[in-house]
Amino acid sequence: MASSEEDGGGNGAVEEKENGKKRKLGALATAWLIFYNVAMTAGWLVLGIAMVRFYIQKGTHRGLFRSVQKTLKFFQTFALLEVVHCAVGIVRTSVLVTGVQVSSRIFMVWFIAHSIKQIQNEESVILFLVVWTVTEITRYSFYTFNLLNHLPYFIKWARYNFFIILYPAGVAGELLTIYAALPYVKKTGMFSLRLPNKYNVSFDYYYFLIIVMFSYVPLFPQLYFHMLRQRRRVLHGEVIVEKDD
Ligand SMILES: CCCCCCCCCCCCC[C@@H](O)CC(=O)SCCNC(=O)CCNC(=O)[C@H](O)C(C)(C)COP(=O)(O)OP(=O)(O)OC[C@H]1O[C@@H](n2cnc3c(N)ncnc32)[C@H](O)[C@@H]1OP(=O)(O)O
Repeated sequence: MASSEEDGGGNGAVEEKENGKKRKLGALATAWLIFYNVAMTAGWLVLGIAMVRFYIQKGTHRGLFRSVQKTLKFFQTFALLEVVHCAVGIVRTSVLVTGVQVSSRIFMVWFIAHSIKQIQNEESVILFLVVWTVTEITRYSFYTFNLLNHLPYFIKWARYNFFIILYPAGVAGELLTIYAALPYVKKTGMFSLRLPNKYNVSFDYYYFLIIVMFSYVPLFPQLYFHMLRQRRRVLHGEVIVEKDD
């Protein structure tokens, strides 16, 4: 079943709602977003298939992160463009909300999972990997079909329902992984700067990680409630007035 809620321009442009009015997205911006979303859907699909194949062949999750890490790093880092999309205004989303979401993922990939090899085989790593993969395949295919004005209802439904379970599950995976990393960070003193040094500053990555874990408490509910508002708007047609950043 396909729903065509937006009247797409026959000239290759797409119209988006802004303050209740329609906003025209240029043909170039539309083409770029379609390319971006197709590439991201494909990337996360490749990652998902690689994970399933790995598990079927090896019968264990040990070594899974190592085997998929290149694809994961590439596509998750590529998601930084989402902040640019919001900043330049081709996507009607908050820079702040997107920035928190993307930076926390980049942080998990590069500064936790990539940097601390000892935790790569933790079950919690597999938990957030699986959750991110299901989320992103759904999310990017939603954006793609939406831009093409042929959005199957089940994709729309999945985009605005899966997160209810997947968001807390992903957060649990991320927090458990950071928690598992703490002893190694403490033992090695990695990414830390002790006094005295020529800059006369000290930084302790161990305590930084504890602060990051606590920062989920105020930040995660904001993302979750943002998604619940989007859900009411998209699935139930409620008009929601969002505050500016
Ligand atoms: C340096 C250390 C930093 C440490 C920070 C620590 C803080 C940590 C707290 C945060 C925890 C996050 C944990 C997280 O990683 C866990 C997970 O992700 S688990 C998996 C479940 N997650 C999800 O389901 C959410 C996934 N993310 C998102 O959906 C988005 O990133 C988000 C920004 C949260 C919300 O997106 P958005 O507001 O854009 O919602 P919509 O999808 O409804 O889109 C709104 C409109 O914009 C259009 N849009 C958006 N993007 C595109 C695109 N790429 N192409 C085309 N169009 C796009 C969309 O169609 C909507 O348009 P319209 O209004 O016209 O319908």
